[in-house]
Amino acid sequence: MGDLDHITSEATVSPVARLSGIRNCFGHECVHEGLELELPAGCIIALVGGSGTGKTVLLRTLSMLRRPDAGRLELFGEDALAAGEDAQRRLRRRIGLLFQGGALFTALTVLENVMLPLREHTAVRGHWLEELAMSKVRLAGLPADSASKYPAELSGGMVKRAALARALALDPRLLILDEPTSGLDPIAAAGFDALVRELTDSLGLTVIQATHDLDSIWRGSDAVAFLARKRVLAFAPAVELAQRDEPELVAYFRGSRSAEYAKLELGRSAHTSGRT
Ligand SMILES: Nc1ncnc2c1ncn2[C@@H]1O[C@H](COP(=O)(O)OP(=O)(O)OP(=O)(O)O)[C@@H](O)[C@H]1O
Repeated sequence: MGDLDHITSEATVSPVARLSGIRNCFGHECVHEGLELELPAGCIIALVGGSGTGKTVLLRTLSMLRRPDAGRLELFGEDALAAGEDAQRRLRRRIGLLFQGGALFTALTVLENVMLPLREHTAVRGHWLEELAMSKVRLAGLPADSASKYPAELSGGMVKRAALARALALDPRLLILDEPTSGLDPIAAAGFDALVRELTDSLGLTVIQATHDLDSIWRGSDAVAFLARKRVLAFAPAVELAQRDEPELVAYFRGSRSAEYAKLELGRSAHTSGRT
């Protein structure tokens, strides 16, 4: 897991995304109001908050699937909301998406699913198309023979990896994941977290993932963006948020199950700082 120095020093250089003054409303109900968030390059950010606090809506805003009612979205240094159609398409290509429900096409094999965005957004064709898609299947840690299988023939963990392979098809710089480990058993979930970490480090990705998974929050992320009161109430590593006094953070990080993680991780960081 990275430390905050790493995060803040990267953040001051070049955030991959910056949301400022974001408002998202449905009718008279606003989910976000004056929301601010920066995604430091090379980090895995856990997007956390109670049910209905607007994690999915925020990820949709970040991926330009939803235009906010107010505010500014900067992606890779560009004003994404003011950009023309071509520029927006170019920005979208740099974002890999894995939304809840995976949305793999069930009538297509894994390889065909991964080839789809390549066919749609690149000029690669024929045998190179297959080769390129196959490299993404391997990158997602799937065995070669899974490429010819249909989603229904795969385990839950493999379906997530197949969806990840498709999200990686266009070599994104930013990976947006909505509850990627939900429905997985703890071992498959830990394997998925480890894969995301490996890809982040080796490909220089930046990742934001909405999650309720305590392992992902505590062990699989560099920092947590905590949603409450219609905004990002706090942004820091989980171990720091667990020591803060805002009632929402206390409830979330010192609640019964999370308290176990807090005890372990606080003990671990005290041990580490005692050694240095
Ligand atoms: N298309 C929509 N029309 C109306 N309301 C919506 C729409 N999309 C989201 N909302 C509302 O916005 C709020 C936030 O929804 P969102 O799905 O982002 O929450 P979440 O934090 O991801 O929740 P969960 O953890 O349960 O997945 C909810 O009250 C939801 O009903």
